[in-house]
Amino acid sequence: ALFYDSYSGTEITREDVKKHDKANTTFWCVNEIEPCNSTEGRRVDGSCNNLKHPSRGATHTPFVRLLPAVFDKNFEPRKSSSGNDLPLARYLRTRLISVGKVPSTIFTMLAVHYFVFMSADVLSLHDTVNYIQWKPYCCTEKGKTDHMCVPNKIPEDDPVHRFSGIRCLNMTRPESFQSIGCVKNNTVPDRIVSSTPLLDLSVIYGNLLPPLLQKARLFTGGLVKTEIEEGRIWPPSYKTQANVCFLNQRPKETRCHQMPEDGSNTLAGINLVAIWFWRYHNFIATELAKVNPCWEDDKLFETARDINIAVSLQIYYYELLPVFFGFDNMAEDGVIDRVGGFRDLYNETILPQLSLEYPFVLRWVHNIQDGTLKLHDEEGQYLRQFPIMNLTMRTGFLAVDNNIDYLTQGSFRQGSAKIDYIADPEVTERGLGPHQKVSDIVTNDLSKNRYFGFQPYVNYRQFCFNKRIKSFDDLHGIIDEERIEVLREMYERVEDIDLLAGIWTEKPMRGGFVPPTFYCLVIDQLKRNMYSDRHWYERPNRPNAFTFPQLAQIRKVTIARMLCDVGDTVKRIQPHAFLKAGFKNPIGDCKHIMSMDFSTWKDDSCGAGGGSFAHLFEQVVEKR
Ligand code: HEM
Repeated sequence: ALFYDSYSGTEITREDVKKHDKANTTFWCVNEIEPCNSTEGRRVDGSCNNLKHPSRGATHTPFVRLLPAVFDKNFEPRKSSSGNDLPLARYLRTRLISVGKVPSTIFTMLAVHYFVFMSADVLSLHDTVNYIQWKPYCCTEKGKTDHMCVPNKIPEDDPVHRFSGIRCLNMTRPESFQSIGCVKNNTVPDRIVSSTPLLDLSVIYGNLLPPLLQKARLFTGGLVKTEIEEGRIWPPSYKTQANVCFLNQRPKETRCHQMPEDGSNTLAGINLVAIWFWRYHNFIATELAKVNPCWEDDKLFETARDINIAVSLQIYYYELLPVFFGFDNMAEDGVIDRVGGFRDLYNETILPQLSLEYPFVLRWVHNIQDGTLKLHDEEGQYLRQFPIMNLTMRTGFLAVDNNIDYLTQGSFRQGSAKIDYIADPEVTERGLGPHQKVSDIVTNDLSKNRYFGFQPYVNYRQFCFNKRIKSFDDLHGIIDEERIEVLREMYERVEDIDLLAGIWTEKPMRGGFVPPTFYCLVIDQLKRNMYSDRHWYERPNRPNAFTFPQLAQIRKVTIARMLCDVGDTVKRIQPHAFLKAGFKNPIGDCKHIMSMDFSTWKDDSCGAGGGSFAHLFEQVVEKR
């Protein structure tokens, strides 16, 4: 293997690695990579995606910034243009985002679950675990001397905590190459995360090869390991008490997924979608084995993984995002293709990286997260509801009392929270549920805005729309009058407005439902993915590329089809399941929803005959 410096991407010697070993920084600061082979498919660790820069695309590699960072002295958050401190994050949150429960009549909770699942693909938990588990003391005396501690003050007249007396919300700085010790501390902090920056179903397959081999692969029929309990198919579970499912209510709730990454044991939404994609892998491998009885385990596994990743991207780009962004907007901006043929936009000079702004602005979706999950039965009858925050790190809940059936049914029947200027009280007051006494995720979002050193909102407006905003009056048409009033009251000058505060208050874009600056910064990354990912599924000339008829099959898959294939008790569903059912989107039998035809993967060298492994998965599905 060759060694690369994870920050610079340059090759380093064994001697350099030994220095990192001594400083205990090898895990974060060094990428160990087998030499690249240009005909090889996508590696699970993201390496060799760019053949000239083999470590780019791997874990622990740097983000790009769309605009350079701005900080005050010592990389503390910037001040206002007059030199005063910016308003407190919690104060801004309470003034700009109201609290309440208003359901959407358009989008379902399934859409929100899919959003968070796709976010988890490229992020990692350590910035949150940092303050929940390792540094829960930032609001105490001890926190005052810990450089990583940056708790959020709660003002005396806070609408909620004037009554509780709580004056502080625990929080830590984002980890960076500097804080971890890969780069000198006197340089601009560069964020470090442990996911690959590529959209490659990391929640399912992980970010490194050894956990995939040990925890996921069955080494038979291209399948991933599963367990059957009460007729349901689950990812494998920890046999001893795992340290992730803290909130399992024992002794009744015991299940905790043993998958290559722990992301699947975290938020309820991520967990549900992860279970579906885990099963979907086996669904695909089984169908492939039926048409290609001569294929070996490796070939079945890699092809099923490639199809599974392609399906996840097809649903993200062509189904989820268009309902929020507008299909025409995305097509005009070249993010999706109206015709649906091959697309080859690969450019090896654009490295597989995430913009720092992309996952940051995705936090805007917190504002449409409903605080409760509604449970429905197969006939669509509402049964009960449950606070979603109480399900974080509680995989065991899904496996008892038919909860996974009812949550699945609820996901495409319950509306998300409405896109407005109102966030759910569960999100703003107890976002971490029992894991932390008080937490306001939306305040943290604004506070993190400053610790990432993002330039002011008006500079991003200029970046996106090439128009300079010079005064609060220039915000007319972009933000409603009443919100301009509040911004004027909160910020001394228009150029002080934080990026996220601007996004929170913008009016929705034409032809879509989201703030225009949110759209712009997400779109930038969606394009970057297509330009920089050599294994992008729409490319005709990547290693093991889909043929035209195969790509056409991938394009048929929808989230509704996937739930019909692997969702518990789903026999009827609306075709556009990210949207609420109604007159134009009626709930109907699964048999009316298009499915993939796997015969396009038929390998003529196999001859005819039934698959040798197909029965492994099918027997169980039939039982359900
Ligand atoms: C039950 C619902 C949810 C909970 C409890 C939750 C909780 C959290 C927490 C605690 C953080 C870290 C805040 C910090 O930086 O201190 C976070 C970050 C984030 N959340 Fe959520 N979230 C939820 C739903 C969602 C949804 C639906 C999305 C959809 C896009 C989402 C996307 C993100 C993103 C992109 C980040 C930034 C993570 C990073 O940069 O490391 N979350 N969330």
